[in-house]
Amino acid sequence: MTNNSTLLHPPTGSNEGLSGSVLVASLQDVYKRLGKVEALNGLSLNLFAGELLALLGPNGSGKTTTLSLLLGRRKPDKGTVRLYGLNPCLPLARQQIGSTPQDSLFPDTLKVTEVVNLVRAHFPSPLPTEEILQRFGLTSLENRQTGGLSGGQRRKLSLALAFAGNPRVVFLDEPTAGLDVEARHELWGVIRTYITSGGTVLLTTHYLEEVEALASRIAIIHRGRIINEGSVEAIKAHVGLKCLRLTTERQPELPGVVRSELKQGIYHLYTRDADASVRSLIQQNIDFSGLEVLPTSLEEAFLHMTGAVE
Ligand SMILES: Nc1ncnc2c1ncn2[C@@H]1O[C@H](COP(=O)(O)OP(=O)(O)OP(=O)(O)O)[C@@H](O)[C@H]1O
Repeated sequence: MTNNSTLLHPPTGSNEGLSGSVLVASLQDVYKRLGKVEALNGLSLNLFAGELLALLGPNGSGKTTTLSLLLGRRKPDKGTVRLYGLNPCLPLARQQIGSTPQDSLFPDTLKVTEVVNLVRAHFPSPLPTEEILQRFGLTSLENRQTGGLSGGQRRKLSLALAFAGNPRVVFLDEPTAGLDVEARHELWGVIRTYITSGGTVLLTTHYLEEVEALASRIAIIHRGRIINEGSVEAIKAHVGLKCLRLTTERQPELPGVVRSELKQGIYHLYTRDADASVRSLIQQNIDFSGLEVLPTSLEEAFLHMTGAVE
Protein backbone atom coordinates (compact mmCIF):
# COMPACT_ATOMS: atom_id res chain seq x y z
CA MET A 1 0.00 0.00 0.00
CA THR A 2 1.16 3.52 -0.65
CA ASN A 3 -0.18 6.97 0.07
CA ASN A 4 1.87 9.06 -2.32
CA SER A 5 -0.31 8.92 -5.43
CA THR A 6 -3.16 11.31 -6.29
CA LEU A 7 -5.46 12.21 -3.43
CA LEU A 8 -8.78 10.50 -3.05
CA HIS A 9 -11.50 13.08 -3.67
CA PRO A 10 -14.88 12.26 -2.18
CA PRO A 11 -17.62 14.57 -3.48
CA THR A 12 -18.53 17.26 -0.94
CA GLY A 13 -21.63 16.79 1.21
CA SER A 14 -24.62 19.07 1.57
CA ASN A 15 -26.28 17.92 4.82
CA GLU A 16 -25.35 20.95 6.90
CA GLY A 17 -26.18 20.38 10.59
CA LEU A 18 -27.28 23.03 13.12
CA SER A 19 -23.79 23.41 14.58
CA GLY A 20 -22.19 23.79 11.14
CA SER A 21 -20.93 20.19 11.19
CA VAL A 22 -22.23 18.05 8.39
CA LEU A 23 -24.04 15.02 9.76
CA VAL A 24 -23.07 11.98 7.72
CA ALA A 25 -24.72 9.19 9.67
CA SER A 26 -26.75 8.83 12.82
CA LEU A 27 -28.30 6.21 15.03
CA GLN A 28 -30.97 7.42 17.48
CA ASP A 29 -32.01 5.24 20.42
CA VAL A 30 -31.51 2.05 18.47
CA TYR A 31 -32.40 -1.41 19.76
CA LYS A 32 -31.49 -4.64 17.99
CA ARG A 33 -32.04 -8.16 19.25
CA LEU A 34 -30.06 -11.01 17.68
CA GLY A 35 -31.34 -14.39 18.80
CA LYS A 36 -31.58 -14.12 22.58
CA VAL A 37 -29.08 -11.26 22.80
CA GLU A 38 -29.98 -7.57 23.03
CA ALA A 39 -27.04 -6.62 20.80
CA LEU A 40 -27.94 -2.89 20.76
CA ASN A 41 -29.66 -1.43 23.75
CA GLY A 42 -30.67 2.20 23.15
CA LEU A 43 -27.57 3.17 21.18
CA SER A 44 -27.26 6.74 19.87
CA LEU A 45 -24.32 7.92 17.81
CA ASN A 46 -23.54 10.64 15.24
CA LEU A 47 -20.84 10.63 12.58
CA PHE A 48 -19.77 14.02 11.17
CA ALA A 49 -18.08 14.81 7.84
CA GLY A 50 -14.29 14.86 7.88
CA GLU A 51 -13.85 13.02 11.15
CA LEU A 52 -12.38 9.65 11.96
CA LEU A 53 -14.57 8.20 14.66
CA ALA A 54 -13.25 5.09 16.39
CA LEU A 55 -15.86 2.82 17.91
CA LEU A 56 -14.16 1.00 20.73
CA GLY A 57 -15.57 -1.72 22.89
CA PRO A 58 -14.93 -5.17 24.33
CA ASN A 59 -15.83 -8.36 22.44
CA GLY A 60 -19.56 -8.70 21.94
CA SER A 61 -20.35 -5.08 22.86
CA GLY A 62 -22.20 -4.38 19.59
CA LYS A 63 -19.63 -2.79 17.24
CA THR A 64 -20.25 -5.04 14.23
CA THR A 65 -24.02 -4.85 14.76
CA THR A 66 -23.80 -1.03 14.72
CA LEU A 67 -21.89 -1.11 11.42
CA SER A 68 -24.28 -3.64 9.91
CA LEU A 69 -27.21 -1.26 10.60
CA LEU A 70 -25.35 1.68 9.06
CA LEU A 71 -24.54 -0.45 6.02
CA GLY A 72 -28.17 -1.45 5.59
CA ARG A 73 -27.33 -5.11 6.19
CA ARG A 74 -29.67 -5.23 9.18
CA LYS A 75 -32.70 -3.18 10.26
CA PRO A 76 -33.23 -1.82 13.78
CA ASP A 77 -36.05 -3.29 15.92
CA LYS A 78 -36.62 0.19 17.33
CA GLY A 79 -35.03 3.59 16.76
CA THR A 80 -33.76 5.41 13.68
CA VAL A 81 -30.70 4.88 11.49
CA ARG A 82 -29.87 7.45 8.82
CA LEU A 83 -27.11 7.81 6.25
CA TYR A 84 -27.02 11.27 4.64
CA GLY A 85 -30.60 11.61 5.85
CA LEU A 86 -31.67 8.43 4.07
CA ASN A 87 -32.57 4.93 5.15
CA PRO A 88 -29.29 2.97 4.67
CA CYS A 89 -31.24 0.15 3.00
CA LEU A 90 -31.85 2.42 -0.03
CA PRO A 91 -29.41 1.92 -2.94
CA LEU A 92 -28.98 5.73 -3.19
CA ALA A 93 -27.68 5.83 0.41
CA ARG A 94 -25.40 2.84 -0.10
CA GLN A 95 -23.79 4.46 -3.16
CA GLN A 96 -22.20 6.99 -0.82
CA ILE A 97 -20.36 4.47 1.32
CA GLY A 98 -17.47 2.08 1.13
CA SER A 99 -16.90 -0.91 3.37
CA THR A 100 -14.94 -4.11 3.55
CA PRO A 101 -16.95 -7.16 2.49
CA GLN A 102 -17.98 -9.51 5.31
CA ASP A 103 -15.55 -12.43 5.72
CA SER A 104 -13.49 -11.34 2.66
CA LEU A 105 -15.12 -14.04 0.54
CA PHE A 106 -14.35 -13.48 -3.16
CA PRO A 107 -15.17 -15.75 -6.10
CA ASP A 108 -12.05 -17.95 -6.23
CA THR A 109 -11.52 -17.85 -9.99
CA LEU A 110 -11.89 -14.08 -10.46
CA LYS A 111 -8.70 -12.09 -10.79
CA VAL A 112 -7.85 -9.26 -8.39
CA THR A 113 -8.49 -6.60 -11.08
CA GLU A 114 -11.83 -8.18 -11.97
CA VAL A 115 -13.00 -8.07 -8.34
CA VAL A 116 -11.92 -4.41 -8.03
CA ASN A 117 -13.78 -3.54 -11.24
CA LEU A 118 -16.88 -5.39 -10.09
CA VAL A 119 -17.08 -3.12 -7.05
CA ARG A 120 -16.13 0.02 -9.01
CA ALA A 121 -19.06 -0.62 -11.36
CA HIS A 122 -21.50 0.03 -8.50
CA PHE A 123 -20.30 3.59 -7.89
CA PRO A 124 -20.94 6.73 -9.95
CA SER A 125 -17.36 8.07 -9.91
CA PRO A 126 -14.94 5.34 -8.83
CA LEU A 127 -11.17 5.71 -8.58
CA PRO A 128 -9.08 4.44 -11.50
CA THR A 129 -8.33 0.71 -11.10
CA GLU A 130 -4.55 1.24 -11.39
CA GLU A 131 -4.61 3.81 -8.60
CA ILE A 132 -6.49 1.52 -6.25
CA LEU A 133 -4.17 -1.40 -6.98
CA GLN A 134 -1.10 0.76 -6.47
CA ARG A 135 -2.41 2.37 -3.29
CA PHE A 136 -3.00 -1.01 -1.66
CA GLY A 137 0.15 -2.74 -2.91
CA LEU A 138 -1.82 -5.02 -5.24
CA THR A 139 -0.30 -4.03 -8.62
CA SER A 140 1.94 -7.10 -8.81
CA LEU A 141 -1.07 -9.31 -7.98
CA GLU A 142 -3.50 -7.79 -10.48
CA ASN A 143 -3.76 -10.95 -12.60
CA ARG A 144 -3.75 -13.38 -9.68
CA GLN A 145 -6.96 -15.32 -9.05
CA THR A 146 -8.29 -14.43 -5.61
CA GLY A 147 -8.27 -18.12 -4.64
CA GLY A 148 -4.46 -17.94 -4.74
CA LEU A 149 -4.07 -14.97 -2.39
CA SER A 150 -2.58 -15.23 1.10
CA GLY A 151 -4.62 -14.14 4.12
CA GLY A 152 -2.89 -10.76 4.31
CA GLN A 153 -3.29 -10.20 0.55
CA ARG A 154 -7.02 -10.99 0.79
CA ARG A 155 -7.28 -8.49 3.61
CA LYS A 156 -5.57 -5.80 1.47
CA LEU A 157 -7.95 -6.54 -1.41
CA SER A 158 -10.86 -6.29 0.97
CA LEU A 159 -9.66 -2.86 2.14
CA ALA A 160 -9.02 -1.75 -1.44
CA LEU A 161 -12.67 -2.52 -2.20
CA ALA A 162 -13.79 -0.21 0.63
CA PHE A 163 -12.09 2.73 -1.11
CA ALA A 164 -12.52 1.64 -4.77
CA GLY A 165 -15.78 3.51 -5.36
CA ASN A 166 -14.30 6.81 -4.10
CA PRO A 167 -17.04 6.96 -1.46
CA ARG A 168 -17.85 9.91 0.77
CA VAL A 169 -17.66 7.76 3.88
CA VAL A 170 -15.91 4.50 4.68
CA PHE A 171 -16.92 2.02 7.38
CA LEU A 172 -14.12 -0.28 8.46
CA ASP A 173 -14.63 -3.19 10.87
CA GLU A 174 -11.27 -4.02 12.43
CA PRO A 175 -9.41 -3.02 9.26
CA THR A 176 -5.90 -4.01 10.30
CA ALA A 177 -6.71 -7.40 11.87
CA GLY A 178 -4.48 -9.92 10.11
CA LEU A 179 -2.11 -7.34 8.60
CA ASP A 180 1.60 -7.28 9.43
CA VAL A 181 3.09 -4.17 11.05
CA GLU A 182 4.28 -2.68 7.75
CA ALA A 183 0.91 -3.17 6.03
CA ARG A 184 -0.86 -1.76 9.08
CA HIS A 185 1.19 1.45 8.97
CA GLU A 186 0.67 1.73 5.22
CA LEU A 187 -3.08 1.46 5.69
CA TRP A 188 -2.92 4.21 8.31
CA GLY A 189 -1.28 6.39 5.61
CA VAL A 190 -4.09 5.62 3.16
CA ILE A 191 -6.71 6.45 5.78
CA ARG A 192 -4.99 9.73 6.73
CA THR A 193 -4.81 10.76 3.06
CA TYR A 194 -8.48 9.93 2.62
CA ILE A 195 -9.43 12.04 5.66
CA THR A 196 -7.21 14.95 4.54
CA SER A 197 -8.97 14.99 1.18
CA GLY A 198 -12.39 15.30 2.82
CA GLY A 199 -13.41 11.71 3.48
CA THR A 200 -15.10 10.44 6.65
CA VAL A 201 -14.28 7.20 8.43
CA LEU A 202 -15.97 5.14 11.11
CA LEU A 203 -13.80 2.28 12.25
CA THR A 204 -13.89 -0.38 14.89
CA THR A 205 -10.66 -1.73 16.25
CA HIS A 206 -9.12 -3.51 19.20
CA TYR A 207 -5.77 -1.80 18.58
CA LEU A 208 -5.71 1.22 20.83
CA GLU A 209 -2.42 2.28 19.28
CA GLU A 210 -4.38 2.62 16.04
CA VAL A 211 -6.95 4.82 17.72
CA GLU A 212 -4.28 7.08 19.20
CA ALA A 213 -2.63 7.33 15.76
CA LEU A 214 -5.75 8.07 13.71
CA ALA A 215 -8.89 9.01 15.58
CA SER A 216 -10.27 12.51 15.94
CA ARG A 217 -13.04 11.21 18.20
CA ILE A 218 -13.77 8.06 20.15
CA ALA A 219 -17.04 6.46 21.15
CA ILE A 220 -16.91 3.74 23.77
CA ILE A 221 -19.58 1.07 23.36
CA HIS A 222 -20.45 -1.33 26.13
CA ARG A 223 -23.38 -3.78 26.23
CA GLY A 224 -25.01 -2.23 23.19
CA ARG A 225 -24.92 1.44 24.12
CA ILE A 226 -22.45 4.31 24.06
CA ILE A 227 -21.08 4.91 27.54
CA ASN A 228 -18.70 7.73 26.66
CA GLU A 229 -17.50 9.75 23.68
CA GLY A 230 -15.02 12.53 23.02
CA SER A 231 -11.49 13.24 21.78
CA VAL A 232 -8.65 10.89 22.76
CA GLU A 233 -7.48 13.50 25.28
CA ALA A 234 -10.99 14.08 26.63
CA ILE A 235 -11.52 10.35 27.15
CA LYS A 236 -8.25 10.08 29.03
CA ALA A 237 -9.02 13.18 31.08
CA HIS A 238 -12.49 11.89 31.89
CA VAL A 239 -10.95 8.88 33.54
CA GLY A 240 -8.39 11.13 35.21
CA LEU A 241 -6.10 8.34 36.31
CA LYS A 242 -2.33 8.47 36.67
CA CYS A 243 -0.16 5.39 36.70
CA LEU A 244 2.48 4.94 39.41
CA ARG A 245 5.15 2.46 38.42
CA LEU A 246 7.50 1.19 41.05
CA THR A 247 9.35 -1.84 42.33
CA THR A 248 8.66 -2.98 45.90
CA GLU A 249 8.58 -6.27 47.74
CA ARG A 250 4.81 -6.32 48.33
CA GLN A 251 1.91 -4.43 46.78
CA PRO A 252 1.44 -1.28 48.90
CA GLU A 253 -1.99 -0.15 50.14
CA LEU A 254 -2.29 3.46 48.95
CA PRO A 255 -5.11 6.01 48.90
CA GLY A 256 -6.61 6.81 45.48
CA VAL A 257 -5.53 3.54 43.84
CA VAL A 258 -8.40 1.97 41.90
CA ARG A 259 -6.61 -0.82 40.04
CA SER A 260 -3.22 -2.48 40.12
CA GLU A 261 -1.15 -4.85 38.00
CA LEU A 262 2.21 -6.56 38.40
CA LYS A 263 4.05 -6.65 35.07
CA GLN A 264 7.55 -8.15 34.90
CA GLY A 265 8.20 -7.42 38.57
CA ILE A 266 7.01 -3.79 38.33
CA TYR A 267 3.81 -2.67 40.06
CA HIS A 268 1.48 -0.49 37.96
CA LEU A 269 -0.88 1.31 40.34
CA TYR A 270 -3.67 3.36 38.75
CA THR A 271 -4.61 6.21 41.02
CA ARG A 272 -7.10 9.08 41.07
CA ASP A 273 -4.73 11.11 43.27
CA ALA A 274 -1.06 10.56 42.47
CA ASP A 275 0.10 13.12 45.06
CA ALA A 276 -1.78 11.42 47.91
CA SER A 277 -0.57 8.00 46.78
CA VAL A 278 3.08 9.07 46.70
CA ARG A 279 2.81 10.89 50.07
CA SER A 280 1.38 7.76 51.65
CA LEU A 281 4.11 5.61 50.11
CA ILE A 282 6.73 7.74 51.85
CA GLN A 283 4.78 8.10 55.13
CA GLN A 284 4.44 4.32 55.36
CA ASN A 285 8.22 4.08 54.97
CA ILE A 286 7.82 1.53 52.19
CA ASP A 287 11.06 0.46 50.56
CA PHE A 288 10.64 1.15 46.81
CA SER A 289 12.73 1.97 43.74
CA GLY A 290 12.30 3.25 40.18
CA LEU A 291 9.18 5.32 40.96
CA GLU A 292 7.56 6.89 37.87
CA VAL A 293 4.28 8.85 37.68
CA LEU A 294 2.81 8.58 34.17
CA PRO A 295 -0.37 9.71 32.40
CA THR A 296 -2.70 6.81 31.57
CA SER A 297 -2.69 5.33 28.08
CA LEU A 298 -5.91 5.13 26.14
CA GLU A 299 -5.95 1.40 26.80
CA GLU A 300 -5.93 1.98 30.54
CA ALA A 301 -8.69 4.59 30.22
CA PHE A 302 -10.75 2.15 28.18
CA LEU A 303 -10.30 -0.73 30.62
CA HIS A 304 -11.28 1.50 33.48
CA MET A 305 -14.41 2.82 31.76
CA THR A 306 -15.77 -0.54 30.68
CA GLY A 307 -14.78 -2.09 34.04
CA ALA A 308 -16.56 0.72 35.89
CA VAL A 309 -19.94 -0.14 34.39
CA GLU A 310 -19.76 -3.93 34.91
N1 LIG B 1 -26.29 -13.77 14.36
C1 LIG B 1 -26.31 -13.65 15.70
N2 LIG B 1 -27.15 -14.39 16.46
C2 LIG B 1 -27.20 -14.26 17.81
N3 LIG B 1 -26.41 -13.40 18.49
C3 LIG B 1 -25.54 -12.65 17.80
C4 LIG B 1 -25.44 -12.72 16.36
N4 LIG B 1 -24.48 -11.85 15.95
C5 LIG B 1 -24.01 -11.26 17.07
N5 LIG B 1 -24.63 -11.73 18.16
C6 LIG B 1 -24.40 -11.31 19.56
O1 LIG B 1 -24.68 -9.92 19.65
C7 LIG B 1 -23.76 -9.28 20.52
C8 LIG B 1 -23.05 -8.15 19.77
O2 LIG B 1 -22.24 -8.73 18.74
P1 LIG B 1 -21.28 -7.87 17.82
O3 LIG B 1 -20.72 -8.81 16.78
O4 LIG B 1 -22.00 -6.67 17.35
O5 LIG B 1 -20.14 -7.43 18.87
P2 LIG B 1 -18.69 -6.79 18.58
O6 LIG B 1 -18.56 -5.65 19.52
O7 LIG B 1 -18.51 -6.52 17.14
O8 LIG B 1 -17.74 -7.99 19.05
P3 LIG B 1 -16.22 -8.38 18.60
O9 LIG B 1 -15.32 -7.32 19.15
O10 LIG B 1 -16.03 -9.70 19.29
O11 LIG B 1 -16.20 -8.48 17.10
C9 LIG B 1 -22.82 -10.37 21.02
O12 LIG B 1 -23.28 -10.81 22.26
C10 LIG B 1 -22.96 -11.47 19.97
O13 LIG B 1 -22.71 -12.73 20.54
